[in-house]
Amino acid sequence: MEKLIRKLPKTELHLHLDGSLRVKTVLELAEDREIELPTADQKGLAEYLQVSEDCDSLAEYLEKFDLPLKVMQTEKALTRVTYELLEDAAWENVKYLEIRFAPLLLTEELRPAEVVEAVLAGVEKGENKYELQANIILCCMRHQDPSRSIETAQLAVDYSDQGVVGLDLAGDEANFPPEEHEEAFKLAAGAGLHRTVHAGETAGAKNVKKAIDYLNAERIGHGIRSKEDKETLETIKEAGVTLEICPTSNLHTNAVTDLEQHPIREYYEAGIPITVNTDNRTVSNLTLSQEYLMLYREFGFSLAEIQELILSGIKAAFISDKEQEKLITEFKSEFETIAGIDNKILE
Ligand SMILES: O=c1[nH]cnc2c1ncn2[C@@H]1O[C@H](CO)[C@@H](O)[C@H]1O
Ligand SMILES: [Zn+2]
Repeated sequence: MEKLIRKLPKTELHLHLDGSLRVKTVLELAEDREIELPTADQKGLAEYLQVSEDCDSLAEYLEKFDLPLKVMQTEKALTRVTYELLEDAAWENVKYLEIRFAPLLLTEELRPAEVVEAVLAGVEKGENKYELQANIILCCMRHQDPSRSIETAQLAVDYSDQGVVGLDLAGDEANFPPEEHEEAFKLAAGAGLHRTVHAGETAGAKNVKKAIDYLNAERIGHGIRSKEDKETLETIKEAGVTLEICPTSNLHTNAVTDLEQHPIREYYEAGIPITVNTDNRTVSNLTLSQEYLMLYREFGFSLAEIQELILSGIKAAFISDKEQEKLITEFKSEFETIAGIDNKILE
């Protein structure tokens, strides 16, 4: 089953660049720029970059981004880590990918526009080498002043014809509410950019409703606590919002105490559109295939249901209807071929 899942064409919509660097690359980039590492041993560094088992909050989990952000501050580094992420995604047949990061956290040496251009160069390089398409989402950070979010939104608008497709709000949800960033999201929407917002991850359902009502979110990052409020669930359904679910990440940020508590199956049964994502591949030491395998093993998602979840990712992708239709046709035909070949593995 593991092999089969890896072969399936996939989409990933919720993936942070700075949480998904290869350990070896972090080592090399730190060496290049003489950045001090907690350990020079690759195994030790892998452990350092991963979330620890006793991590008990999102705020603590977010400390894992300090070192990757330090080593990513040059054009060369940004292009490299982006390219490598496309390569890692292509290895497990991810065919459509949306990569997110906060450009304003990467300006120790570069101007924000240079940051975006360096990432876009990595995307282009990866797309030329592998058969996959990637788009970019820029993250506003909730702990920063709302004016910084407006700056991020303007940057996204400036690059909207070059592969930046959306705006996100990320960071410590429990301590910073979404509505303060309303203006940035208005700016994005006005210019035709898509919107997704981290909400209902480590704070309550009301944040999901606020993200939809104030920030005009089309997708919600996580949103797992939506079920705490009936009105929020109704708003999600009415607005046709998709939840970007990242089950392992939720376990790691302590948003759920154990997997049995995770509402993914409940939302799926209730007909709420959901997609499956890793969130942060390095921090969670995870691939998308492993995440689907976990859903198969622990939540009883069948192969047919996994395929349906994958197609939900296309339907919620920040691309045109025409591009979505094209991908759906391609995926369906690939599903058939793969299922044909591997019929014996299917239980
Ligand atoms: O699960 C998450 N919830 C909220 N914020 C996150 C999560 N994962 C990463 N980031 C934040 O998003 C920034 C841009 O990529 C990262 O630097 C991290 O601070
Ligand atoms: Zn996230």
